[in-house]
Amino acid sequence: MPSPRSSRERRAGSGGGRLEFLSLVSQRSPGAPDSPSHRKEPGSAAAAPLPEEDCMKLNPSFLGIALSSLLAIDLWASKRLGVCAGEDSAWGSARPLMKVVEVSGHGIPWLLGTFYGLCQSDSSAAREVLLNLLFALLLDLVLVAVVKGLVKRRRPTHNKMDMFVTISVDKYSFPSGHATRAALVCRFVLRHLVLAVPLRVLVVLWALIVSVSRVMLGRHNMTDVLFGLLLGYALYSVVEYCWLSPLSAPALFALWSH
Ligand SMILES: CC(C)=CCC/C(C)=C/COP(=O)(O)O
Repeated sequence: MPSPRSSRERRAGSGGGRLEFLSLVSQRSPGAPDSPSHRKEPGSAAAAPLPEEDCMKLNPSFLGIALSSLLAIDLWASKRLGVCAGEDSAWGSARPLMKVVEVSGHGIPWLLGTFYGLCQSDSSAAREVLLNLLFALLLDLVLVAVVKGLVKRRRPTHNKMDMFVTISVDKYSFPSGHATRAALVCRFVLRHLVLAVPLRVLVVLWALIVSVSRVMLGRHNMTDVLFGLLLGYALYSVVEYCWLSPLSAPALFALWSH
């Protein structure tokens, strides 16, 4: 009867006459080429882990999928809501009215109107408010131009580029300059003009109508307008933080005192 042999002895005898050595050193250091953890056994279930960057490529992040889905919904919904994008669109007959709304939120009437008011103002309170409104409108123009130039998102394909006075970055649509201005002016006017409640409601309605009209005219996607509203709202806080007063900017106020 054959005597029971140790596994080491059996292994040594299974090589067809060749000896296979199992060094203690390779057993103890897992990085060594002969170590069991380093060797790949054909058909073994324990495969070497993939580098992290390969895993990232194979598994697109949840955020990436959520963003692409949001953009797809945005493009689809904005196209459907662009009911005044052309004369032959579903609400094409309302296009001239929408273009009047567009001019009411344009930068030029607001800049000229504020400048004129500043020249005509006869109280220091009016001068202070109008000078800050002028500063806010200029800051808004610069900020929107910078973001448009950085993001470079094209206007929707169904937009007809027949807008009243544009600058070069206005071929881009993110964010909507009309929406930022509407939110900024709305917050500014509600804070610094003493108005009766119906007029305050009208100011808010005007800002909303200007914003919605951007999508209806086909000028923007919805995300351009939503971001624009947020940006304009936030910009007002910056303006209030940097508020110009006869104390903080005496030279500027000296220019306008008669
Ligand atoms: C030329 C001046 C002083 C302002 C340009 C105003 C303008 C055309 C903004 C674009 O608005 P949207 O981004 O909402 O289309």
